[in-house]
Amino acid sequence: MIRFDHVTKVYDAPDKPALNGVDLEVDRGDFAFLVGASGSGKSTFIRLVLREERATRGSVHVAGTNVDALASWKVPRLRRNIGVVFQDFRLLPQKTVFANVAFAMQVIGKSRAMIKETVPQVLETVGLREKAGRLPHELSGGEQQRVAIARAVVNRPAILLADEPTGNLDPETSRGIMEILETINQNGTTVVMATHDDEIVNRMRKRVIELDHGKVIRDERGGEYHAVGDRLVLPSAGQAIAPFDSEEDEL
Ligand SMILES: Nc1ncnc2c1ncn2[C@@H]1O[C@H](COP(=O)(O)OP(=O)(O)OP(=O)(O)O)[C@@H](O)[C@H]1O
Repeated sequence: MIRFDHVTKVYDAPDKPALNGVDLEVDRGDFAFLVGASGSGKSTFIRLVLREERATRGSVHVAGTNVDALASWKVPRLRRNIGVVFQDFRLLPQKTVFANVAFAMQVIGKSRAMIKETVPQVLETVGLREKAGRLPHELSGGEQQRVAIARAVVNRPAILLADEPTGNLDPETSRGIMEILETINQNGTTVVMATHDDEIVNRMRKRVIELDHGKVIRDERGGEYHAVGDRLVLPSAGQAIAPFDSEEDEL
């Protein structure tokens, strides 16, 4: 479903590629965690799958298509097959829960009848059917993330990419999000989730792909992840959270 052949991605420092000779295959129906320290290349992997960036060397295949060679006008079609969820939810603040999810169907030209039928179903899947009329600011963080997941899967993509989806959520809320992602996976969607959250990785026991300075240093089924003490977590909001045992670390 996703294949990286010797993929290297250089942004602007040729001596420090964001990804460095990555060979990787994620099969249809897989659930894979992408783990590693901040800056190890997780988001770059996701951006290459989405063709937000292009590989400097090597090739990225998604659902049998070489995305690096894809004409620009075909990129939207590629992205229709890929749902994406981010740490910061990215909902449209003036639109209701229903409208946020419906929007993803409107932009690809689905009929009003289809939208009316499908949106309540997908909101049911994420446990938010009763809150369809709320605005994002009237929801908790976990509920907002569930709306984002509903929006990401409403068009039944083959792949769901999640970049730190639990990064802004407490452990219990995160567990609820993981249950939803697991259900989506069990229904046939390939899920790739970038995360720093070792508690989640260790509880789920899925495939674990660990990146270090752009290289795959581990790829294990039913794997674990142990964040090392000096790892710094950099949320998208920009502030750094030092691990408890390394208060003296600096950014
Ligand atoms: N647009 C960019 N321009 C230049 N360098 C970049 C860009 N995006 C990422 N990088 C660099 O590429 C490397 C990998 O970054 P990436 O965002 O993929 O890591 P990450 O594992 O997702 O990190 P985090 O967990 O902090 O999100 C880092 O050294 C980063 O500074």
